[in-house]
Amino acid sequence: MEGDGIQVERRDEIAALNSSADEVSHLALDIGGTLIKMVYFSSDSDWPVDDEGKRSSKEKGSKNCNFVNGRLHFMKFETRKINDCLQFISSKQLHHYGGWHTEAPVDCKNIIKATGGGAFKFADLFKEKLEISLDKVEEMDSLVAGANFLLKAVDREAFTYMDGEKEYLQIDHNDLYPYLLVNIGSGVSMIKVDGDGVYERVSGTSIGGGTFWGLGKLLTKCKSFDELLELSHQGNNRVIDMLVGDIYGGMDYSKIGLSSTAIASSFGKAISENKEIEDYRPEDVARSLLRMISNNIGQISYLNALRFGLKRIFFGGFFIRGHAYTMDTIAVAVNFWSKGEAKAMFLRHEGFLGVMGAFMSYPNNGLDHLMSKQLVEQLPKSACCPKHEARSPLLGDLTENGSIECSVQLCL
Ligand SMILES: Nc1ncnc2c1ncn2[C@@H]1O[C@H](COP(=O)(O)OP(=O)(O)O)[C@@H](O)[C@H]1O
Ligand SMILES: CC(C)(COP(=O)(O)O)[C@@H](O)C(=O)NCCC(=O)O
Repeated sequence: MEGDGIQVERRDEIAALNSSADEVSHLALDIGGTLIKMVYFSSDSDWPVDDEGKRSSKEKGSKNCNFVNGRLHFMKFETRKINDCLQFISSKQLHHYGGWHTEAPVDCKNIIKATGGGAFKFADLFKEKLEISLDKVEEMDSLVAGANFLLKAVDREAFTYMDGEKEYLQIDHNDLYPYLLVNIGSGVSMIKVDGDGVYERVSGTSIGGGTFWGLGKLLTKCKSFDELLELSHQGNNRVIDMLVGDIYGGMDYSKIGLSSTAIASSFGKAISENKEIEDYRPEDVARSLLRMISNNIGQISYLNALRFGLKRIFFGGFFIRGHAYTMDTIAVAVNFWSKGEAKAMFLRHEGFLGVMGAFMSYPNNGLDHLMSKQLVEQLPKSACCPKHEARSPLLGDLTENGSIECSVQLCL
């Protein structure tokens, strides 16, 4: 049978699932250069099936649809450890639960929406190991769909960051476009977004998150990205960066608006000192590197915003990881270069934009609306919240694995 929402078909697995506490659907993947992002929905409790093994309605909505409460799960894995991801999917039997389609023939099961370059690169691996077919969703389409959805559906998804303070923003749905979306993954894509599905990738740079992690690993011998980020937290970039004051005898270069503490040349001090890499503290190296890359991205983003007259720049991608210093550097760069005209904004679900887009591409009509309603209803509707306010579970930044409550509409 068919309805307005996600369509459900009688299937052996569905009957089998009846015995398990959580029922899972809509597994989607974003397989990037560094990280694999995963989203899936699980209903809160078992969903009764009728005598024929079909799911029956707990609470019938119009057109034979069910409103199912549950959780949206967010996970990430390192792409170089893709077997961990395959293992997770297999152990949780997630691969049986892509979208549920009435008309999907039996041999079309195990079709999972996937975006990112890895949807091409690893298609054979998924087929071979789990008999999963990856239904590819274009990467930029996914990023834009995910960003638009989150900005509209999740209250206070976006926030500014300045001087150590977060300020959540209430986005006016009628005044969202145009904006510049800067996705800082392994590399960086800059996308001018003019509407739902209306966008142009206007620029990009290969100096992105992969550069920070790759160079940082070589220079500091860090074993994990989190370790590198933690090191940068404790470091002092002035030990290695050449500042305007180092060149101008401690003075500002006020004529061109540069203070003595502004970085004149990233890593520039290293040339004038008789030191090897071992003579620098890894903390300071990590800090300089993070500052150099964040500054550069902030500046290129601003230039592209200027190119198209865009005032708002949303930054996504897992490079940011909700890290205060990264956000501060990007925000200061945008503010500095635009003379306060453009604003850098960050997203709570920063790294999950692409996978959310892939998730949203499962054919349905009810999911978007219902999720929006659920997510928005659980958050206070103030236009702007006090700084440093206490967080509800839903307000936590989703930079790590986690889940959020929502409901989806499934139709029989
Ligand atoms: N746990 C982690 N392991 C590796 N890199 C991480 C991690 N967390 C954040 N990062 C950063 O995020 C970047 C990947 O961001 P992401 O948006 O997932 O891009 P991609 O789709 O290219 O994998 C990495 O290059 C690195 O800078
Ligand atoms: C090729 C990519 C779209 C892949 O996305 P990613 O896995 O980095 O998230 C991205 O790395 C990128 O936009 N690189 C910058 C290439 C350039 O414009 O120079």
